[in-house]
Amino acid sequence: MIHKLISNIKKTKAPIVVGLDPMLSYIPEHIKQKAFAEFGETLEGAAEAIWQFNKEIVDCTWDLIPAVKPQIAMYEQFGIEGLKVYKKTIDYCQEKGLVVIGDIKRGDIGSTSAAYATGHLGKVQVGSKSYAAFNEDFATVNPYLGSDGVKPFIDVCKEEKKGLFILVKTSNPSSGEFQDQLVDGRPLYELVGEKVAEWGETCMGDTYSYVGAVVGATYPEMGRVLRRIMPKTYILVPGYGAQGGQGKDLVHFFNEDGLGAIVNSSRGIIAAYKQEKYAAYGPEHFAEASRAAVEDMVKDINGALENR
Ligand SMILES: O=C(O)c1cc(=O)[nH]c(=O)n1[C@@H]1O[C@H](COP(=O)(O)O)[C@@H](O)[C@H]1O
Repeated sequence: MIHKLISNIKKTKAPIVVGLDPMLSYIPEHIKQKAFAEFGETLEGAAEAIWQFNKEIVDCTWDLIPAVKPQIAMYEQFGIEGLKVYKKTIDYCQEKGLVVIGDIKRGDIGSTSAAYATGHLGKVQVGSKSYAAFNEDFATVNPYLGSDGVKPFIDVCKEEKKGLFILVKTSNPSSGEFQDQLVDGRPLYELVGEKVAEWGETCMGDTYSYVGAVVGATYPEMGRVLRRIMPKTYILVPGYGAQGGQGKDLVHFFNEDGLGAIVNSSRGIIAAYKQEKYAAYGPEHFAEASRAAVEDMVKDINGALENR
């Protein structure tokens, strides 16, 4: 899958991911009203609204982008109906040729991690049959339970040729509370970065490993250090746009080959029509506003890379 991700990035010349993190409050009234008229103000109604919203955004942006990242929490809050739309979104995006990064942030003791890995990236055995239940291409993993929580994911990736993005330094304001703690004089996130590079050595694609890392756009100086510590690791960089990250902060996340990083924006793209800059599109044309926001994001990042 790292091959497909890199080939999609080269084809679109867009090192970005659209985060499909739909909150009901981002969904225009006309979509919600239609879904509620059919299913009532129910979990099914909410799920239908999310599906229609996602579909229109994907239909309007798929040709410009290499990948999407649905965040499972946004679907899970609506229970089973939400999870059905999570799966429907994965399938639809894959049909369009997009790489799907399931933002599931899992990590548990070994046996439990193995079940998560099977459900999301692998195949579950039922008698004589086996099923790829969610079938994302990549998944995000929290490594802070240690190697035995990560290894089952790596094993499944090796079998299925899928990939991971492992949290190293997260974008949120309090990420330093634990991640920046010094251990023998070095911040913990650096030690985790070294471990990710080591795990990655066992799962190499051509030039990059299919074990990637997550490093927040909001910490560009740490990104520069981590790029050096993990030279063959693809870095997923969330925190662009709504959390304050900009193209000029991100150049050091990339290698000299112009590859090595993929930048996520969720609210900044899917709720673009709510921003003053794209307000002229109006709620009826929300997906076109998302397309314009994708184009602007790509220009911002590629412009910064050209001028470095
Ligand atoms: O793993 C992630 O994707 C992630 C890691 C991190 O450090 N920070 C972070 O914001 N994310 C996710 O990236 C997305 C950011 O959303 P926006 O702030 O709306 O662009 C959300 O789905 C977060 O869960």
